[in-house]
Amino acid sequence: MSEKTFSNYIGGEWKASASGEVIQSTNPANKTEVVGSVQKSTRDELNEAVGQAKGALKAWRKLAGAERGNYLYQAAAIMEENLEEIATTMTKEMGKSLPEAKGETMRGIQILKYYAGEGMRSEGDVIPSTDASAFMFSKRVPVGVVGVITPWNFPVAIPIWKMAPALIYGNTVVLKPASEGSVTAAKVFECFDKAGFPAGVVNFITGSGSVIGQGLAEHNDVNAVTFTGSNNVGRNIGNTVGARGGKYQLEMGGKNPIIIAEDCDIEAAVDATLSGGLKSTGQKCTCSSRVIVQSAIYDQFKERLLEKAKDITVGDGMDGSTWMGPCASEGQFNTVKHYIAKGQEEGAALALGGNVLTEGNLKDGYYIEPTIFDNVTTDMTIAQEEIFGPVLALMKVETIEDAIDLANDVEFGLSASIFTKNIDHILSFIDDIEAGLVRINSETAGVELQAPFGGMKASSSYSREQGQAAKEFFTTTKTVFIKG
Ligand SMILES: NC(=O)C1=CN([C@@H]2O[C@H](COP(=O)(O)OP(=O)(O)OC[C@H]3O[C@@H](n4cnc5c(N)ncnc54)[C@H](O)[C@@H]3O)[C@@H](O)[C@H]2O)C=CC1
Ligand SMILES: O=C(O)CCC(=O)C(=O)O
Repeated sequence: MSEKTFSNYIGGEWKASASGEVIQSTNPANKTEVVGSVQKSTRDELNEAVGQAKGALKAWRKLAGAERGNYLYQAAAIMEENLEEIATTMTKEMGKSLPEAKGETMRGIQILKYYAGEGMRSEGDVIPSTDASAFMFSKRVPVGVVGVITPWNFPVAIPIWKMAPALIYGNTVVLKPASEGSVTAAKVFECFDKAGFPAGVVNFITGSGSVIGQGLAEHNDVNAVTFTGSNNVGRNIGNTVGARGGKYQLEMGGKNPIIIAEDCDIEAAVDATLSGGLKSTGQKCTCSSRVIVQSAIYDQFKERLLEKAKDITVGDGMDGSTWMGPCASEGQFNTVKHYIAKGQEEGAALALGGNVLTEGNLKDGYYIEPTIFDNVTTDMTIAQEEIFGPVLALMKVETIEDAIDLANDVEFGLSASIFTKNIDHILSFIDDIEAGLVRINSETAGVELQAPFGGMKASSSYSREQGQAAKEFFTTTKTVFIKG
């Protein structure tokens, strides 16, 4: 892949920043390899992007939904032609394995198609009036200009699951991706450019979070902001947008539990724990990080988990034999090391891993061994804070009631899973668990694009993304009363 500098995409044109500065994106599997560079943009350029989105709004919302849908279908088709290149860029830019990157790119394509079809579906309800001679109905209308602020861990799927519904419901968008995923996002925008959206409908601007992200949150012409990322940044965005009367949607961290009941299928539970906890190097907000096991099978489960975890191959995501890639960036690598040290300091026992990997080519990347802590208690930092790395914490309980109480004993509430065959346990878990995604005999990660996605407690701002739920955020309702 040739290393390239990508411009902003504003008003239908690729434009370099007047700052003259770029941000380099490097390969976390090989620190010296530059994957590409993006613009370090200024507030003036952000103002221009928002101005273009505002200018394009009226004509875009006045198109028939099916016409807007055609642009989304077109973007999906072009992305499909470029799937290999987008996925390769993703693996090189943020480290996830190539099969995962291909899967994510395909998911982005399917999301575009799902929302393209939405342009032909109902946009309101007929509601009977108490006046027999009147006709009353509700009609969904767009919110306006939408600011989209996204993280690096799903650099294709997250921008698309926010932009596609925004666009189909008649909004225009300004995307600010995380710098560590910006080159991949630029590749998606090359497809959007080829799809021929009218100028100003889709805009892409890169730069620092505190300038461009904060600028989107503060901008009075940005009617709504949708964000995925860390809690501190999310809360600040919510406060900023809310204070000026804008609409906001925040998807933030998780500290997701997987409960292993004594009657479960242990092999399936072990596989789900490893896949849900360590795929994507533990860098999903839906990753399992607390493994809560009933005491009767604790030792048996642990033994099997360690046995299988030892077989995990760590390496460059471009290598076909790699199961787990590097941490996505130096910052993330340091964060994970900090939490591993903290776990040891606070008395958790390291059952597996915990070290940086430096053998052979691994020394060139941000590699950490799959790490499993034993004897973790709920007061420990590693049982409370989101690590976003390949670290699992094993916790022992006597009963399922204790397990659910422990699972709920964190500030987050995104996803939670239980492995059991007992219907009573399943029913009490569904009822009592504080999580937006409730998974039975399945890993905590992995969401379906047609279903609502979001968390409880500190994990989200109570709104839901994806599926039909997206309509709530990206539209507002007019109630129309017609008297003849
Ligand atoms: N829920 C999730 O999917 C994600 C959670 N995280 C969590 O966040 C931690 C830190 O990761 P980061 O990449 O630093 O996340 P972050 O929250 O700093 O970044 C997410 C997005 O917000 C932007 N941003 C940063 N500062 C901003 C500000 N002041 N105003 C507006 N926008 C701003 C960033 O440029 C990026 O586009 C991770 O260790 C993980 O725990 C990170 C990424 C995704
Ligand atoms: O589990 C998934 O597929 C989605 C995870 C996610 O949305 C995230 O990490 O931000």
